[in-house]
Amino acid sequence: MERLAGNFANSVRNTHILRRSARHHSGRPKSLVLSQSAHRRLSPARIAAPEREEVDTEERLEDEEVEWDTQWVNDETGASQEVEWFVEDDDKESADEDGAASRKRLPAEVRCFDNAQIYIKAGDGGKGCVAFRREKHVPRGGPSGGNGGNGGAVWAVADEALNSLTSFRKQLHYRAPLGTAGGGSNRHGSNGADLDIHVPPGTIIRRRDSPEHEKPLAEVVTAGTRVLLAAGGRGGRGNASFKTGRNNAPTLAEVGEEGTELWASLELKLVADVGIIGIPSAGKSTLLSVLSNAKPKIADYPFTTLVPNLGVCELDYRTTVFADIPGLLEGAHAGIGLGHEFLRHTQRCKVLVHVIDGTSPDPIGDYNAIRTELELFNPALIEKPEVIAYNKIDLPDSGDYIDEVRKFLLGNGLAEEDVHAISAVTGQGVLGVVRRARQVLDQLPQEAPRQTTDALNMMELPRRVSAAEIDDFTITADLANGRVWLVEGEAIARFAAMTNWDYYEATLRFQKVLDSAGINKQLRAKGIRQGDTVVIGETELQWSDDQSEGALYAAWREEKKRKGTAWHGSRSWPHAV
Ligand SMILES: Nc1nc2c(ncn2[C@@H]2O[C@H](COP(=O)(O)OP(=O)(O)OP(=O)(O)O)[C@@H](O)[C@H]2O)c(=O)[nH]1
Ligand SMILES: [Mg+2]
Repeated sequence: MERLAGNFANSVRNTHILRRSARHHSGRPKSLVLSQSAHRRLSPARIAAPEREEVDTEERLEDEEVEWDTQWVNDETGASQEVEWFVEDDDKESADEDGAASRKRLPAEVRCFDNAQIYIKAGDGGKGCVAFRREKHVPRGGPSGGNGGNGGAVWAVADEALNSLTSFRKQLHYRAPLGTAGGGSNRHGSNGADLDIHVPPGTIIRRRDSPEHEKPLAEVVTAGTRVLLAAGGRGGRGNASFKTGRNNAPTLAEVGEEGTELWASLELKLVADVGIIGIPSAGKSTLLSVLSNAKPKIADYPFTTLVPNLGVCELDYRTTVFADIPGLLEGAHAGIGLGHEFLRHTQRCKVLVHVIDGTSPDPIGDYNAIRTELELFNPALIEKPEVIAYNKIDLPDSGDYIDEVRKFLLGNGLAEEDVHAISAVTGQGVLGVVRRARQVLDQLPQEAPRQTTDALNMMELPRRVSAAEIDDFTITADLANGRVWLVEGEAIARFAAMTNWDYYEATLRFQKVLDSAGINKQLRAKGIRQGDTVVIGETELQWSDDQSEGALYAAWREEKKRKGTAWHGSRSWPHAV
């Protein structure tokens, strides 16, 4: 019978790296049983971090197209350090999911208000411990190494106190604490506390770079909802857990499982009852400022508002949330004039207040243009009830078209009570708009905020794969690239990841499992040869035809020596008495 003498390289995260190390193997003398090359951890920062380049020279400062940002990154040694990055707009564009050209010159506030990218890392599990009870008058006290604690998980919590994603501009990295290592005298490590990330209701959280069809991780709509983003790693078992009738002095322990790690993109869809829409400078922000407590920026140039403002209006002991959507231009549905950004916000509003600029030379044209943009973006938008605010009637030239506009609107299916002439500046007629909007809202069927995506929304930690599923695996060969065999299976991959190769017994146990799960048998049947590379999950091993336990031990020892890892024990430790 052959045995996969194994080795220990780990962290093969993609085939590119796999191929590199595979080439390395093939050049090495066959007499070595264990691979030496890839026992190298990839630093997490290198795995899936957005493609950002490091800042080098000052000349970058002069470049206007460069956005500056500060981030915490892990360097090679694992220590955190603060570095500055710049994001070239081109990079950003290609990395962005919708990548619309319109985003290119977005002011920074817009980008970060309803979109954010964050790094999430759940805590790793703590290591299990190998220890033996040593006490006076207690000979052969037995194994007493405790288990490592579980790593903390990362959750998203919908918090109604928030209404934007701006806080994610200040903090990008979210790490839950690790579980601590187990100790002697059967002391278990402590669990890492869970980390809650507070997001405003209406936030959708996806894996960054997730394919189109993949479900978002979470969509929180109601305040208080708590959804799992990343599960913490299980703590490794200590040697006390491996005690059996046959082996009452086991010298092995597991390492903790790694906590899930990901880059996530957050998207906020505003949850406003009423959206205020209209062409630029129609007076939308002015209207919001008089009907609510909001203090939006108001000025007599188009695109004063770049970020949708929310305002809460209290009338007759009822609160209504109004959103002042930035001005829409012709072509907004195609992303022109930041159109996509703004139209997205209108989707969740139940009622629209359409502000018409009474001083415009063509108010009907303006009105129709906006309606067309709404329809082209999403036909459901023009089905939403609309209240018209014909604005700026305090100005003399606003009267020119007022009757014509009214006639047109009434002919267009709007009711008399839906059309209001107002002056946002003096406040004339504004109350009528608010009352009507509230009335329309009340007439609508009451519905709880609904999810717009089929998000996973895991409310509990996932079920662990049980060890019994270890024989559920598939083997594929990639012989063109230096004879590599891929063994895929959740349970076996996890088992490999948690094996602490520093202990000889752990290596031996791993070999036994490969045998009993039938993996060795299948590999042989498929024609594996001496020196081939076998990849299980993120662990890389090298196949040896030499089946003896002696060869395995020699190989393990060779690897320890080369790596200079701590000598935790030997085949005959603790000494048999
Ligand atoms: N006289 C008069 N001026 C008004 C009225 N409403 C708004 N304005 C003026 O119109 C200009 C534009 O107003 P905003 O409220 O900033 O317009 P907006 O629709 O929010 O514009 P954007 O945010 O650029 O899309 C400002 O100078 C306001 O003072 C009104 O009822 N009467
Ligand atoms: Mg405005």
